[in-house]
Amino acid sequence: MAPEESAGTERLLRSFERRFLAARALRSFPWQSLEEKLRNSSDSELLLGILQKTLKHPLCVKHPPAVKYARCFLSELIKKHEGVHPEPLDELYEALAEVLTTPESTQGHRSYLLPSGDSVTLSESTAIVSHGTTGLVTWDAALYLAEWALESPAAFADRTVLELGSGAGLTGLAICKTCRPRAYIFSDCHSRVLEQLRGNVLLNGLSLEPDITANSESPRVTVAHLDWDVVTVPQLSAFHPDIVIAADVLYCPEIILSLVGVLRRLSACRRDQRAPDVYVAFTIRNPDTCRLFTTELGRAGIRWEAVPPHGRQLFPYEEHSEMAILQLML
Ligand SMILES: C[S@@+](CC[C@H](N)C(=O)[O-])C[C@H]1O[C@@H](n2cnc3c(N)ncnc32)[C@H](O)[C@@H]1O
Repeated sequence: MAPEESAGTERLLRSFERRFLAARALRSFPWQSLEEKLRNSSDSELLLGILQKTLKHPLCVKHPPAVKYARCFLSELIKKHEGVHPEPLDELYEALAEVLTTPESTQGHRSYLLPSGDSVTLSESTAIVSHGTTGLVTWDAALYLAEWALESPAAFADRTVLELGSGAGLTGLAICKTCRPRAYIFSDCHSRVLEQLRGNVLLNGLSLEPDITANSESPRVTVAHLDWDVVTVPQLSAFHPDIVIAADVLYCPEIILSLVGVLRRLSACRRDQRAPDVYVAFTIRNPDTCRLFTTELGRAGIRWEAVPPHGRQLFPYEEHSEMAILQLML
């Protein structure tokens, strides 16, 4: 195979791997490039390679995605193969048979590969809204914020991080695994979200405080019940946060008012005269919602500036969705 062609195949395999492990929508996969490559080859090496990078990937074998997702993916792969080659490929049908005998569940895993070679795996709900909360799945702004954090480890190294509205926990787990914080406090207000969050912390090999067997190299990790509407200044101060982060917490006017309320109280949590640094990441779905946030920040006397977009997309989120991070000066 010519070097250029081989690099193209490598890129295609990587793209399938990253998207499948993160259980991204099937329409986002590079199916057209796959079809072109299948048309130009007579053997099954490429499809077997894709099988190895997806369903037979060690991360997927250990922590599989939702059964329905795996079934739809395999059906699509079989369709693409049979659109070009008349002979069925046994390995694809064997994999499908295995998936068809697995019972369905309302939870599935998503895994993300980190540049360090490590990975983050989350157990998540299969529905984007369930039990009355949006916090049981990972939102794209969490991935965007994690990417920025991985490029800015000094902002977290040896510091205490408080995350508001942690949801499934992706951002914090990526930070704990790569940026060496001293302590990391995941927080949320919803009991199901907190239960899933604790499970995801343990799934990733981190210990929850208090655990006397905890590895002293790892950050001290806590999962806290923290409701922005009721938490007080003394309760916030007790976390001793050096840095506060949040992703995708600006999706409706009520939540914006609650968030600005907690930020206002956080500005009273000073250590050595210094309030914590704050970074809020969000997807720009509706410019009016973003305007409401900056207007409310102005009313609370909180200055802000946009963080410049970071260089490299590491995670497979929607490339066309517009995302931003604001740094707030409390
Ligand atoms: C859209 S989810 C984002 C989850 C995660 N940060 C992400 O980006 O994947 C919003 C999160 O904010 C939490 N939340 C909403 N209102 C809250 C409040 N008043 N106090 C604390 N958490 C809240 C929800 O429970 C949910 O987990």
